[in-house]
Amino acid sequence: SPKAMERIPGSLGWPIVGESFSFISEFSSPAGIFSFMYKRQQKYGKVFKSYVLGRYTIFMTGREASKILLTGKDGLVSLNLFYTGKQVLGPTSLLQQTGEAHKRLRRLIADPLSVDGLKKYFPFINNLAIEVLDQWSGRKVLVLEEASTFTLKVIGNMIMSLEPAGEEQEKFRANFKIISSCFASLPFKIPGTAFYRGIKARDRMYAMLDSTIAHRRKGETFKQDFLESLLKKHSKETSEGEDDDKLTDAQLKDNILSLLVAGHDTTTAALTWLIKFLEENPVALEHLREEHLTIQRNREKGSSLTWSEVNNMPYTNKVINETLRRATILPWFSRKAAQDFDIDGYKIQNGWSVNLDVVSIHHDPEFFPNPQKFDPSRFSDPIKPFSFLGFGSGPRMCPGINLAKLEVSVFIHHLMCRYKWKPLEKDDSVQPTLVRMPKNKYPITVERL
Ligand code: HEM
Repeated sequence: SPKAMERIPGSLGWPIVGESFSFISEFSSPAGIFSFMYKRQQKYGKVFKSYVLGRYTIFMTGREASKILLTGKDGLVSLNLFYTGKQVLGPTSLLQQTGEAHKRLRRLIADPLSVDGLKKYFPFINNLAIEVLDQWSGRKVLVLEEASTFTLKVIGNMIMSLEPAGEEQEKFRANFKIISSCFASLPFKIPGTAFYRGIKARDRMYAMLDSTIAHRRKGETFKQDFLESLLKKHSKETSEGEDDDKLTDAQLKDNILSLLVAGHDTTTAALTWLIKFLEENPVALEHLREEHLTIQRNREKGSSLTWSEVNNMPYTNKVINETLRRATILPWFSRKAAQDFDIDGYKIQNGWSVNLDVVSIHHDPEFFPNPQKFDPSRFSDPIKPFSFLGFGSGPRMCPGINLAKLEVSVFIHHLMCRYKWKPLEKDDSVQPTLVRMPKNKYPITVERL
């Protein structure tokens, strides 16, 4: 309650809406929530309170806060999803688990998402990137839409061997789009609302998964995908039984959906921002192109990108990191205090909503001099722990990091070797969604090199 937060500096804004309007409008401005945070940090310091999006909340920033919140020792904090997210993703989602249950789920998904585990998807990703880019020549392209199609096809194939085209893919895509857009909706589960449509689309997606699981169990189809590896090693058909270390079908579905949701928009946004930043920074673009043309030149004529080449792209890696720093796709990490604790001299109470302001951490001139500049070479030197959080840190660090980097690196390789592009408009606004994306979807015209 506001009373309990009396000793924390900051303003709770207007009755009912609090500071939500300025938060939302600054969120979609080119500077993003940085300006919202910066003004208040100047006035109140690194820890301040606010009332935004229906929540009394504490914002905090800095490496110290990041270490405390993200290491989350002894169950200090848990993830703090919005009501809509909790309802759609289901109670057994990795995103809603804490402590041992969370650790167990992380262990189960670690293997198939490791660099070695991903090797078998490389040919699919490589062919798909070539196929998507084949359509770009001489066209007007909305990069965000193309990136979204590419990343959804990759994750659909990786999780359940979905073919890149056809009726199943269309159903999957349609349902997924409805699910994604319901997270930021109002929490009214009545027919006609985005939230209601999201729940229905989630049910259809689960029915698709049920039918795939049933086919696999009957031995009618055999695939080597993420679903198969969980079914074979870690699943049980009923919720009863002795082996509590195995996942029920409900747990399996909740977690497959969680991976889809957590992995799709983020990778789409990363790819789109990266292409945009490159065009705006010709020095970085030339350096990156040189890395990829050299890889191509050193390869036998007529052969395609190889697995070992994709794992040896040092400058590309720096470009990805710098993109994630400058764009800060997830601008704040939301947590709920699970115990009382102290931060920066303030007492945080069990149950409070606490948000780590990552944008300010990523633009701290002490660790990133001239922070507005897009400069991948800053990642040539070791980065101080907890100052770069593109994929988070600690026990909740992104488990999809290898997949995301693989998708982006393969796509960028083919883009660099074949095309140049020009933006069709100059607009730096950002969509008012949880994952930061260019509002105009970044329209470009493309030409062959
Ligand atoms: C460039 C693309 C990506 C970015 C920038 C990104 C970023 C992040 C960040 C910052 C977190 C931590 C959030 C926090 O601590 O609150 C996170 C968590 C997570 N990410 Fe990613 N991610 C990306 C791609 C993926 C992919 C491809 C997958 C799935 C295959 C994925 C699945 C997840 C999951 C399940 C979590 C929650 C982990 C947990 O709570 O234990 N992400 N991601």
